[in-house]
Order: sequence, then C-alpha cells, then structure tokens
Amino acid sequence: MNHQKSEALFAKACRYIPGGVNSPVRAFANVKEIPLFVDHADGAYLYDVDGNAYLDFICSWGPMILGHNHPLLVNGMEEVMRKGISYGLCTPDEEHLAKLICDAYRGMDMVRMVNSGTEATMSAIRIARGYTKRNKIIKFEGCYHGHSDCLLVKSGSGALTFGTPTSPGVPEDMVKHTLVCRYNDLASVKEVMEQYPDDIAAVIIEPVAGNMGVVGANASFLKGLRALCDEYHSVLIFDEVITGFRLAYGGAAQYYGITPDMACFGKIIGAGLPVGAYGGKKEIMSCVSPCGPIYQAGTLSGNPLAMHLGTLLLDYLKTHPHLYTELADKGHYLKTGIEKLLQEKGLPFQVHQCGSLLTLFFTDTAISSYDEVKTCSQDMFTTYFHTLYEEGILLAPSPYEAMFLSDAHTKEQLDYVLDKIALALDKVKRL
Ligand SMILES: Cc1ncc(COP(=O)(O)O)c(C=O)c1O
Ligand SMILES: N[C@H](C=O)CCC(=O)O
Repeated sequence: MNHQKSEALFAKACRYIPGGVNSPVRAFANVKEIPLFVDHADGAYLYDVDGNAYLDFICSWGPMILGHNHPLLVNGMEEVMRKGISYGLCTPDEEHLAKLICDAYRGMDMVRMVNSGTEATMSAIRIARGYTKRNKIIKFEGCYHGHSDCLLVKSGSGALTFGTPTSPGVPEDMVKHTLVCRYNDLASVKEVMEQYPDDIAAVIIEPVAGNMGVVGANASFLKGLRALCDEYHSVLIFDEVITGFRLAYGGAAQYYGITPDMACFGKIIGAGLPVGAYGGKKEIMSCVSPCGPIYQAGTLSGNPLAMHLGTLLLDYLKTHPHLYTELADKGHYLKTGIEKLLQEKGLPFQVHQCGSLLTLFFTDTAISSYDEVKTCSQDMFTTYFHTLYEEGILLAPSPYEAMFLSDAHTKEQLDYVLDKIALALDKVKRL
C-alpha cells in the first residue's frame, strides 16, 4: 500500500500540531506506523488521501453505528445547516433529544448536553460531589473517562497506549480524592467504602470497559456496586460514552438490567458530531444551575447541528430495534470465527465480544481486569494490526481500543476479515 500523501501531510502537521495529531491514539505510533489521513468514507469503507480503501472497524471510535455517510444523516445535516450553524440559544431539537435519552435510559429523569465525553464525566462528578457534599470518588483501573484531571488516574485508552495512565501535569492535590479499585473486584470497593463510609461522593465505571480492550463487568459485580452505593449513599455513575445506544438502545443499564443514579453519554448521541451529555435522577439533576447551585455551562452546548443529527439517529435506532440483534449476531459471528481459527492453530488467546464490540487479547490468561490485560503481547498485536492493515482492514491502532461493528458491515465482509485474520495469526504464531 502506498501512503505517500499521508506521509507528506503528517510531516507538515507535525510542524503545527503536537505529534501531528489532535488526539494521541490516532498517531498510530504504538504500531510503528504513521497516521492515516482520511479523504472520505462511505458505508463500511474509509478511503485515505492516497486512494487506499479500508474496511473500517474504528467507526469514529463508536458513533458510526449505521456506517459512514448514511443518507438520513447526510440529508439531515444539509437541512439543518441551511437554517443556521450556531445560535448559543435554545432550539426545539434540544428538548426532542433530551426526551429521547430520558425515555430510553433507566432512571434518567433529566439530562444536560455538553460537548464531549470528557465534559460529561467531569460534570457528572462535580454534580455528584455537590449533591452529596462529599469529595472522594472511586474509579477503576483501566477505565477511561476522558482527560479531566481528577479522572486521569490509572486510565485506559490512549493514556495506556502511551504509557501515561496518570499524566504529568495533573497535580497530586487534584487527584488526592480519586481512589482506584480493581475492575470486577467488589471486595476492593467494599474495602474502600468501609474505610471512608461518609466520604465517597460517587463510583464511576464503564459498565463494559472499552478502553483496556473490551472487558465486560460481571453482572454480580455491577449489582454489588449498586448495593454498596445504596448502602453508603454514594452516586453510581455509568459512563456509557461507548456503550450508550450501542450495546442496546438503553445502553449497558438495559443490557444488565441495573439502574445507575447518573449516566454519561458521548459521540453517538450526536451521530458523530462533537457532543456529550450527563443526566440522572431528578433529585440530583435539580442541583444543576440554573435550577440549583452547582455551576456547569457551555457556549456551544446543545448546538443545533449535533442536536438535530442526534434526534435523527436516536429516532432511527428506536424504530429499528432489530438492528441491535443484527449487530450482536455479527459480533458473535466474528467471535466464534476467530475462536475457531485460534483452536485450529493451537493459539491460546482470548476473544471478548459484547454486542458490536470486540477485542482479541494476545494472552493465554483469562481476562477480567487490567492486571490480566497487562499480560498481553504488544508485539503480537502489532503484527496482527499490520497484516490486516495491509489487506485493507482498519482496526484501532492500539490493543486497548475496541473493534466496532456497524450496520453497514456485511457477513461477506466479515468472512473476508476472518480469512485475513487467519493469515495474521499464522504470522503471529511465527514470532
Ligand atoms: C468510556 C469513555 N468515556 C469518556 C470518553 C471521553 O470522551 P471524549 O473523547 O469525547 O472526550 C471516552 C472516549 O474518549 C470513553 O470511551
Ligand atoms: N478510546 C477513545 C474513545 O473512546 C479513543 C478516542 C480518542 O481518544 O481519540
């Protein structure tokens, strides 16, 4: 594959943008590649500036659940832009989208729109702290909740990829109230709750972790968290930035049948435009300014483009529930196909799949938390990534990111992917 134009653009971008990229994970540094510069995308495919076509399994890190360039969204974008781009004032779509989210999500009475997943989790923590009048929070090792200071502790995603799970520039004082527990280990949470019975404002978790590879929470673990939060009067926050409206229309809360006190959403609720939202019980959300005293604001929050596309997408997903069954079927098809290949080749690796999210972990250790994720081979992942990349299959360039499926992916395309995975596993085996 020729990447000449991407190479030239990357060299220029490095002059003006740190590392040439606007988010670290897309640097491809972890797999010893240069970033791919995209020209356009359509359906399941993404096309780079050099004219190479890739089956896209990044899907803009989740939101392109219908594939790229879906006519509903493209037409909707044209229509809404003709009316105006931004007003910094209220529009009818804001109410429409808020109602769609509240109707879809267990226990969600009110929701506030923001501009990113980072803003959503950062704000949810502030509201939980203000509501409980407590400072400490619990997060889980390997979970990523965006890059706000108090949550950038033992984080997943790009923070793990680049070896900075706790970033320089985050003062000790800012994270002294962030307590980190082990994913899927209720005893570790109980211990902290018992140590600080009146101090834990919130427990925040990715109910299916998607930022240390896909690691689902055990249902009993989530139920246990719910019970502990009830017992100690802490706010349980589900970070559904990846899982919301993807795992199921009602997100992981619906998938597990567990109701958190608050939840955070991102990208998918704006169909891929910059957006986020946090919400929850009325009692908690009534504390948010101007209803209550806890301040949170945003010039572009609820911007008309994201709100309009969000309503179109969520309305569509609501009226096409079979889409979730089909996505899960495709995920399962890929998982069983990979497992069959692993068995044939005598390789002991782990495949995790949850609906339309999938990860192949290059380890013989069963995985339920970040401790086990750490046993995976980066070299094997790099070989695997490169083989597929050369065959026109685009995975996230990091072992810690999920493989995302969309409605646009066909069974035939998945068969092609399985053929190429067979090739990649042969190379991995020879390492
Ligand atoms: C679970 C989770 N929470 C929060 C975020 C932060 O979202 P954003 O990148 O939109 O700030 C992400 C992704 O980046 C995420 O995967
Ligand atoms: N894991 C992140 C989102 O879910 C990756 C996207 C990014 O940080 O650029």
